[in-house]
Amino acid sequence: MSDTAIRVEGLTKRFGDVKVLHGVDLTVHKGETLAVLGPNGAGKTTAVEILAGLGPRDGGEVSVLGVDPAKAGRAWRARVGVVMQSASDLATLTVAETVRHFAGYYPDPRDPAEVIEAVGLTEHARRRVGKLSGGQRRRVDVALGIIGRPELLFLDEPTTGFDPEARQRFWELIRLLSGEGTTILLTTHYLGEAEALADRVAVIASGVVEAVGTVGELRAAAGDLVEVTWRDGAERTEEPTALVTKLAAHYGGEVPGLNVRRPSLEDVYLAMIKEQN
Ligand SMILES: Nc1ncnc2c1ncn2[C@@H]1O[C@H](COP(=O)(O)OP(=O)(O)OP(=O)(O)O)[C@@H](O)[C@H]1O
Repeated sequence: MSDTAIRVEGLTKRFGDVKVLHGVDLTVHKGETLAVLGPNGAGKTTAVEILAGLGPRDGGEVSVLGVDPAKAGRAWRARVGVVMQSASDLATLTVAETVRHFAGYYPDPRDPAEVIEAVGLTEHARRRVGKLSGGQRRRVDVALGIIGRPELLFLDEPTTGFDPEARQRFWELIRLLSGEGTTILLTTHYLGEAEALADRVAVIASGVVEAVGTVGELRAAAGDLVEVTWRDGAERTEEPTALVTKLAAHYGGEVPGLNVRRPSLEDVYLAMIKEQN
């Protein structure tokens, strides 16, 4: 069996005269969590919709779990979970009714009560979805995305509107699903989320994949200069230990106000996007 969950080659998409995807190439391995980053309007949602079989493409080759999503049928859909940006609209049903209703669509669903617990909605299970807060409704979306026990899960900005505790809880859930072998592709604007969850990160800008790799690889590609600051100066260097040793000798011991910082994914990402503009 192939160890590739998603293979995309030369994917293009336009809306009217506007070309949104210019030839996206991407491979997602089975069992990995890939985070897709990119500025507003970069084409992330458009790409995810195409991969999830929710929208047509104009060109390129796309294979998702060995199937072209544009031609996929019910059996394929049952293997794929999708959480897009639009919140659930079954507003008149309760949380428990909604999750049970969706469970009925799948051949081997998870237990609805367990899923409701996993997204932290047990105490709201009997409330109508329409009466929930934005972040709580988003958790219903996540519940519906995982109820069918998907092999592959697409999450488009899943934690937008989550409070910090809900986000931490969601991360635990994603780690759990990943531990069970689920392949996960998520888009996010929270770089900490990508750092916390993703095996690899892909950056989409201007309709192409600008960079893809582990956080360490992206950092190395950006030069991996460590920022050393101290009371009397600041320097970026590839050899922070040598610099700190020199400073310690200079000050005869403790270096006043010493701070040594490796670039975060956010630093690397912002530098990459700046180069683009
Ligand atoms: N149905 C549509 N009709 C016309 N243009 C569209 C449509 N859907 C998306 N677009 C345009 O395609 C471009 C890419 O949008 P997309 O939603 O894929 O970006 P994104 O990277 O997900 O952005 P964000 O981070 O803001 O969610 C945008 O310029 C958007 O205006």
